[in-house]
Amino acid sequence: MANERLTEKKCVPCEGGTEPLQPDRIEELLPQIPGWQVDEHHKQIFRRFEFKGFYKTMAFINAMAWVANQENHHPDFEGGYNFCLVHFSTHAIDGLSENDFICAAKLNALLDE
Ligand SMILES: C[C@H](O)[C@H](O)[C@H]1CNC2=NC(N)=NC(=O)C2=N1
Repeated sequence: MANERLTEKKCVPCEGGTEPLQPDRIEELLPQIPGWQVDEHHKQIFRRFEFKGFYKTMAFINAMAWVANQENHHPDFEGGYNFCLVHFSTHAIDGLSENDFICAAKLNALLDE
């Protein structure tokens, strides 16, 4: 679907039984989430965000927690003084679902880029 917009979608609960996204679908969605990369096994997407100092980093992490709570889909992340490295994967299917891309798009939308 060429005109679908990830930022306008909502995550849907994923309980297993659904197929992980295949490489062609992943390539189709990636242009909507600039800055994100997919790991070599197509099991997770990740992006390193950088900020000007600890307060801005923590503001992002708190906003990310708000998005995750809204969507009931949660990132793994590590953070420090001026960075946050975020990973999304769908644990229930040990791979990527559209939920991962929706959350990534909503994190990108938090930033002035
Ligand atoms: C019922 C609910 O959708 C699941 O427990 C959610 C919660 N958050 C989740 N987050 C992530 N990243 N992967 C999951 O499979 C997942 N499962």
